[in-house]
This record gives sequence, C-alpha cells and structure tokens, in this order.
Amino acid sequence: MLGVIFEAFSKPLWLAFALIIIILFSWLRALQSTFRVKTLGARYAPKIPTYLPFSLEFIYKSITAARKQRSFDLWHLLFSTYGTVDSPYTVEVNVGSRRFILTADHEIIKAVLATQFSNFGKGETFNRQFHDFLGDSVFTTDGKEWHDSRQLIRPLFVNQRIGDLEIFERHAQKLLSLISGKGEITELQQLFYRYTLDVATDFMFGTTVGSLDNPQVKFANAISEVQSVQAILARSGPLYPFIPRKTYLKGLVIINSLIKPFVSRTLDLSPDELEKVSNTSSKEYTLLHALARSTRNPKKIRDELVNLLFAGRDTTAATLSWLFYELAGHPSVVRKLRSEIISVLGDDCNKAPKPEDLKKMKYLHHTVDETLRLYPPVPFNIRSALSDTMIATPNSPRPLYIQKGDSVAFSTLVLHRRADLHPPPSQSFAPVDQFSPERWDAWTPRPWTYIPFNGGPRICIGQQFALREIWFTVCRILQRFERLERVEIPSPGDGGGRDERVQFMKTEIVGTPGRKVRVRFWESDGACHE
Ligand code: HEM
Repeated sequence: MLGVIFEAFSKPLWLAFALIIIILFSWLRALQSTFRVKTLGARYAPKIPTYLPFSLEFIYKSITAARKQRSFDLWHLLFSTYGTVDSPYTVEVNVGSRRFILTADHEIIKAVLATQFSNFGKGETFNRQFHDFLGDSVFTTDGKEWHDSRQLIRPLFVNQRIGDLEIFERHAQKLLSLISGKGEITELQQLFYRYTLDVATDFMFGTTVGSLDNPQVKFANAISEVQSVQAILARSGPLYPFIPRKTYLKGLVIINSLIKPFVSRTLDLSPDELEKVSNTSSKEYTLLHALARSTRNPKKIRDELVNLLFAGRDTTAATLSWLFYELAGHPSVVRKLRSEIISVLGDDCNKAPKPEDLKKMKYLHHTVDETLRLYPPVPFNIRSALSDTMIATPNSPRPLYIQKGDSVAFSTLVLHRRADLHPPPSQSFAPVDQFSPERWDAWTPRPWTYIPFNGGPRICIGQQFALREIWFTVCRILQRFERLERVEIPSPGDGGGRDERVQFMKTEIVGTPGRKVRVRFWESDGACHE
C-alpha cells in the first residue's frame, strides 16, 4: 500500500511536500513559543526582519560577511539597526525552524556560560557541524562525555607542570635565532604559529614536531583552510549540505597524517610504561599517557589530540601576533616593558625569567590583557538551549525567553569593544578601540565584561599555561631587542575591500591578523649572541 503511495508522487512533489511539512513545523513551533512567552510574562529579543523562506537573505549576508572578514561590522550594524532601549545588544532571527539569538550583552553571556550553565551546551548541531574536524571531544560534547574529557586532560594543567618554563625556553631560543636583529623584516605571524605548534606538541605529547626547524607549511595551510571552511559551515544554516568542502576534506587528511604517529605512540604505550609514569605531576607524564589510560579507541585519541593541538596553538599564536603588531607601532610601550623586564631580571639577556619573576611584571600583564581585550582569540561563539529557559536582564522588566533548541550566538569581540561598558575617554583612559596597556593601571573591568577565556565551568583549561607562554615569550624577545618597527606593505585582494595597508582581524574560528605581521627588530647594545 505504502509502495503505491510512494510511486504515485514524483520527486518534485515529494520535495514540495517536505517543504510544506518544514514550514508547518516552523509555524507550529513559533506558535507554541509565542503562547509560552505570553503565559510566562517573558519577551523575545527584537527581531531582525527577513522576507525570504528560511531567511535566505540573512544567511547570505552572514556568509558574505564571514567571507569578506566583516562579521564584526555586520554584528554592529544589526545591533545598531534592530537593538532597542530594552535590548540594545541582543537581537534575534529565525532561520527555518531554528531561532538564533545574537548577543553581546554580558548579563546574557553570564547566564549562558555560568549561572544557567546546565540549560545550555554545544548541542547536537554544533557537534554535527564540527564532527569531521574535532570529532567527539572536550570542545564538541556536553554532559557526561564533556565532563569525562575535561577530567582526562585536567592533570596536564596542574601548577607543577605549567610552572615549568623550560619548555618555553627551549623553543624561544630557536625562535630568537630566526629573528634578525639588524633591522631586516621578519614576518612574525608564521613564526609564532610554528613556535606555538612546537611548544604545544612538546607540552602535550612529550615530543615536538620541530616546525621552527622545518616549517610544516602543508599542515599550517591545511589547518587554515579547514578553519576557513568550518567558519562558513557554522554559518550556513539549511545550506549546510551544499557548501563545497573539497579543500576542507583534503586539509583534514593532512591534519590526520600529522596526528597519526601520536595516536600510534599512545596505543603503543605498554602497561609497564604507564605504571612507571603513573604520577600525573611527573615531568614525563603527557597527554598520551592520560589518553592511553582511558581508552584504546584510536578515533577518540585522535579527536582529543586534534582538539588540544588546535586550542593550544592558534589562540596563543594569534595573541602573540597581535601583541607584536601593536608593540611595533607603540615604541613607548616597548620602552616601558623593557625597563620593567630589566628592573626584575637585570640586563643579562641570558637570564631566563622564572615564574616568580613573571609574576612581578605588572606592565607586561597589562599589555597582554589589553591585547586579549582588543583582539580576543575566540571572537564569536555559540551555545544551544538544552531546555526552555528565561534570562533576566537589568534593562528590561521582562525576562528573555529561550526555547529548547534555540541557539545563542555571542561575540566577545563586540562585547570587549562596547564603549558603554568602559569609562569615558580621558587622559588616563584611551577610547576603547585603541591599544593602551595604561588603561589597566587604575581600571578593572566589571564582571563578565572581559572574558577572553570565557567563564563558568567550561572556562579555558589552558588559560594559565597560555598566559605564562605569552609572558615568557614577550619577555625573552624584549630582553634581546630594544627597538621594533612595523612595516605595512600593500596586500591586494585579501581584505574584503579594505585599504590594502590596513591590518584587520580574520574572524574564522580564531581571530587572527588577516595580513602578514612584518616587523623590523634592532638588537639592544648589550644583547646576547649565541
Ligand atoms: C590566549 C590563549 C587562549 C585563549 C584566549 C583561549 C580561549 C578559550 C576559550 C574562549 C574557550 C571556550 C571555548 C568554548 O567553550 O566554546 C577555550 C576553551 C578551551 N581551551 Fe583555550 N584559549 C587559549 C589557549 C589555550 C591553550 C594554550 C590550551 C591548551 C594547551 C587551551 C585549551 C582549551 C580547552 C581544552 C578548551 C575547552 C574547555 C572545555 O570546553 O571544557 N586553550 N579557550
């Protein structure tokens, strides 16, 4: 009987039928939601109007902005056009049956990440969209699976391990040898990506891929390509199946080939070897040991390794790149940093800083904080509502209603640059879009208005490791070089129509400088030479 019905309809008729069902489903869901909002005395966020089915014009705008690296501008435009007094930094749009809430409101972000944590998660869609790249691991899972992954990697980040700065010194010396100190141009961004890859593999796997010696160009290009397509996939809504992904899949093959030897090494660890390194604070204990103890599944091992490598490499390299981009344009900041470093360590640049030395360098901390404020390495993020929930905000008497399945996209980049959350510009407080470590001298951001590492139970587990790596690296570089100068060469065609000399943030998954970071360095008079 069913067979007869199936045959009676042609393919286009089935498609039309499916479309009607989807539209009906969206309509019923919206009706149910409106009813709930009314009975609960809650509210929606201001709506971004759309007219085409599935809000195709919004998807198009969003993908185009992502491709041209103008997502920040688009978000600003959406808030300034559709935001209201009640809800200046939260708006929403329906894409098919899915509702997206876009926010840069710290109260809403706080609820999503911390105070109402259990009501939100990465969700099934996020897991599905990122699955080929990041699999099932700490970044992409929720609930018990996420909790187990986090517990598994936690021992890597105990104080004893991240307090050991020897790893940084080993690779920083190599990095320094690749920077010419006689005023020639060094392209820093690719050096930092190689440096942080070597540090990350050494720290996590107990052995380095040595990319400073031998540039892993194929791997670097592969990860950039995968990220680039991944960012489009994440914004594609119902167009997801139609996004071309040939280069993405090719990139994944290259990433997997870099990871494969580490997966084999994990599986080869014998019970004896594991027994010998059972103390998690031992120097020899690595992520490979932690994984070998918990699973024999090569896919699970691959997923956790790729995640940590990705988390540990790109965010830190992007921060170092932005920091030196700014230092190279701010000689007074370089002078102040150097005088702080010399006051703590003396002028012997063979002397590597210890954790207690780094702790004393307040201006260095402020410089890094300012870089992470202006250029948060995770500029956009998303969570999915796991149950119906309401979030109260001070601007409105009625709470915002969020239905199970709705997505909340939030932007740390927009949040960090909101003028209304900062003191007004003055002698001691530069406008929010300017780089000024001095603003931190007498200012502490209000809770949840500065969150480069997020917050709540899923706060970045590598935060302390990353900060030490960045402080250490800046310190080592400025011990040797006293003068830096930014070099901006026109780079046609890569800036979404921007002035070819202007640097910009490429906001894919990690927010990194969109153009090369070219800097001339001059060694200090008493600089050490190998
Ligand atoms: C400046 C450097 C870094 C920044 C700004 C940063 C920022 C972040 C942010 C915003 C998240 C939350 C992502 C989300 O929930 O969607 C995160 C998560 C994470 N980060 Fe970092 N990160 C940095 C460096 C590192 C390093 C060096 C490592 C490891 C070596 C690391 C490991 C992780 C892990 C494992 C998570 C997932 C935590 C979880 O979901 O429970 N991060 N990071």
